[in-house]
Amino acid sequence: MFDSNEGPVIGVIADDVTGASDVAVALRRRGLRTMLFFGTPPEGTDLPGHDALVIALKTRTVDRREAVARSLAALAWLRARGAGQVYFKYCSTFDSTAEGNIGPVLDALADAMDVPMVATTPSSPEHGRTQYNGYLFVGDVLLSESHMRHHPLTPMTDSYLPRVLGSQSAYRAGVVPLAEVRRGEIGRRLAELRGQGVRYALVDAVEDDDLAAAGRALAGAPLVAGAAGLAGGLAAARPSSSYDDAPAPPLTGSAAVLAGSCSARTLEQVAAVIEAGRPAHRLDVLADPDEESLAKAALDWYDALGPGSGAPIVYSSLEPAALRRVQEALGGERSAAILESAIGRVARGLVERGVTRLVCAGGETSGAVVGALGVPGGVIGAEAARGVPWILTASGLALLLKSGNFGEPGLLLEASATTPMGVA
Ligand SMILES: Nc1ncnc2c1ncn2[C@@H]1O[C@H](COP(=O)(O)OP(=O)(O)O)[C@@H](O)[C@H]1O
Ligand SMILES: O=C(O)[C@@H](O)C(=O)COP(=O)(O)O
Repeated sequence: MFDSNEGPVIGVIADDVTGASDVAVALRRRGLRTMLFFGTPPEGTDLPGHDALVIALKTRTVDRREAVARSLAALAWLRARGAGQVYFKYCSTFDSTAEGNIGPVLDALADAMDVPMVATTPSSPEHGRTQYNGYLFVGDVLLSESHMRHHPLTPMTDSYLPRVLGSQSAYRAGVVPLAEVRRGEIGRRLAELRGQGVRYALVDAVEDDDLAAAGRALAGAPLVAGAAGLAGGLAAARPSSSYDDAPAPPLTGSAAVLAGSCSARTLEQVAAVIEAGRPAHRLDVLADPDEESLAKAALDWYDALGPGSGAPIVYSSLEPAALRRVQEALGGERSAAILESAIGRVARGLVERGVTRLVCAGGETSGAVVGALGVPGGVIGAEAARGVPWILTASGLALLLKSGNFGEPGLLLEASATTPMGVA
């Protein structure tokens, strides 16, 4: 059982569903009773005892006005339910389109809450993301030199975060340098930046201890933003509590893998599934740029599989050169929209055919899947990989919504095996 956990209820607005899973499990790991919803829940939704409410949106790549409107609706719902601290969760690789949406959403949330200064950092050392002097590193390299420069929807080509955020926002962004974080001077620096007319303070953090220091300094802040790392720092600053082992996914019923991420890690994970001899079907949007017929062909292929063939994979993941060819022929947004819609239809068809365990790779892809399935949310289960918990829905589905970049190369294979990882 959970012990009581003192502190304001944390209301999280996440800009995609894999990010929401990641932040939800970061809070749960530190003992917060955490509820996860896909989309802003309707009025009258039952809320048992909780310390954190996480709303997963799909606003990372939509039109900026749409992202703002949906985020403000989530904010209103959370505040009406007593959220004393609001956390805007964006990606640890600061995934943004040219116009946002991190800046526009933060501007709108801070304006609506009348907050003059917001501290934020994408740093999440547990995922290999660190911020130093305002620059974001992915592992050993700058963001702009990482695989993120090839992302299909949010290619990241600038690693200096005050410039990236400043270009998306009506307000200025500054840095809290690592030395000041480590000297316990975050509060002083925030006041100084505020005096200089800066609204967003990007806090350097290279280790979990830096995020813990930031969490302590920001415990009373009404609005904070970042990736799972800083959310974990905020949770760690609360009185400690404990909880039961997270529930594991049921092993009965059949499993399937759906992959739409084109990240380097997902490509390895997809290859591992195919090399293991699992049935594999690629959604080839260049050959058939129509969501309905792509989905129908995939489901016909599934229906023809013999019994005992192992959990199949349906994927569209491509390496950068092949992806570029698709995008040049069809356009980046159009090809992504067709594939997201197709994979959502495939997910629905698979569930209609009795699949109860779905392993999805990619944030936008997972958003399309939960949207097509119409699942309202779920319980945070055991972690199959760091930041990748099973989500158990009231309708009996077990969903693994994996950020494109997360997990070991064997994750998709093992999570869809008869005895999935993350169970013990
Ligand atoms: N073959 C492809 N051609 C064009 N776009 C693709 C292809 N495969 C996947 N995509 C799109 O790329 C995007 C990948 O984003 P996402 O699912 O969020 O993955 P990640 O978690 O790696 O960011 C999705 O919108 C997906 O539909
Ligand atoms: O912060 C992160 O890296 C993840 O939580 C995240 O946001 C995942 O997004 P995708 O990589 O687009 O799945």
